[in-house]
Amino acid sequence: MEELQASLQPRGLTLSTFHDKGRSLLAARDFYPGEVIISQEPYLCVPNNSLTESRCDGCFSKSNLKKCSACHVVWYCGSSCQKLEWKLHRLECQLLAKLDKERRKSVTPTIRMMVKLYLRRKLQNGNVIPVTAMDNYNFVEALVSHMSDIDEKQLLLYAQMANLVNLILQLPNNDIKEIAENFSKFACNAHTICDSELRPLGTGLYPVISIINHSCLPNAVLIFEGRLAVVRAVQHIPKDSEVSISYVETAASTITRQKTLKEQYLFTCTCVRCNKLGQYGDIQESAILEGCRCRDNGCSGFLLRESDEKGFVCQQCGLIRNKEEIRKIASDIKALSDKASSSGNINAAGRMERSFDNLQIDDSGV
Ligand SMILES: C[S@@+](CC[C@H](N)C(=O)[O-])C[C@H]1O[C@@H](n2cnc3c(N)ncnc32)[C@H](O)[C@@H]1O
Repeated sequence: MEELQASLQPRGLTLSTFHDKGRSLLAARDFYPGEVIISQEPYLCVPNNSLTESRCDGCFSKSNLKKCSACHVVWYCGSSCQKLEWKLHRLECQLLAKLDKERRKSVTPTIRMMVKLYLRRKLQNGNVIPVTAMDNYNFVEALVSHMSDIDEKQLLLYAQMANLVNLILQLPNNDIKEIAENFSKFACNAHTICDSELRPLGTGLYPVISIINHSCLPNAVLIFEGRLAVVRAVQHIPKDSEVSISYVETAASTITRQKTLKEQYLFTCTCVRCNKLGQYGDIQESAILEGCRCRDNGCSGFLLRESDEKGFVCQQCGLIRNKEEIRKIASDIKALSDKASSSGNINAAGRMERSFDNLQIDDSGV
């Protein structure tokens, strides 16, 4: 980690550890809105290919694709992307080519990520791919896995996936437990690589970017320029303060954000927004973001999802509506709004507005 500290210093950054969050990235100087704080190429990445959609392994483009003629799994848009990936794919290709057709179908993007992780480690150990302060397997080893917090069902799934990876890699000393733990690391550290319109293209592991902790009121944002992950300040970050990004959709209610963070990242957020849970301002904000209007007997309150998800409760009169009821109203509204958007008739639009009103509920967030 000393090597990483040394390479972060000229960028105006430093590492620290907090008892409640683990490793954290701190600003060692002031950063200003729009400024790049840190950027990193992926340690590894794969496109989110499926049976119905394929992308180039190098640039994630969907055009001019040709399948690798040896392994029949990986696609490239041209020779420059193929060359870029060749050192790693040469090894991967030999392994994938040995699989029968049925087995190849089970090589999902997540399985490929893990296979590539071990192959990259092998190539870095053999100095075929250079090891640098920002690009080395030690950072993967240092990632949090939360192995002791995940449930049995998830552990079993990771063990099954680890078995498949082991079968593909054919390495005699590979440890199923270690591979399963690495799947758990992927779950709370890997990033979805998106295009400029936030459409998901692939998944990447950026072990230095992964040091950045979450806040529901973040001072920085993670964006992608191709495969390059770039963290930019969205507000003034004074020297010595922690750099934070949001792991989840910030335009969601506190209950929804906390649920997602707990399920995927296994922690309870205690940021300034989450600390206001249940307070008047938090209820108002959640109502705007996800609430449905109650309007029962003229009530002007908002229905919000209960934390146990049994139903929706009006924050003013206490009325409970079950999920199915809300879902039905939401689908009626969607049908009406689809009809409205295809109608150019002002009278019909007026009738539709009254129908919306009769449904007495706002469908946002259902
Ligand atoms: C991508 S890692 C961030 C770096 C991590 N702190 C470390 O030591 O490697 C995500 C994990 O960090 C911790 N974490 C991130 N943000 C947190 C927060 N706001 N509060 C508590 N724990 C947090 C959780 O354990 C989470 O699963």
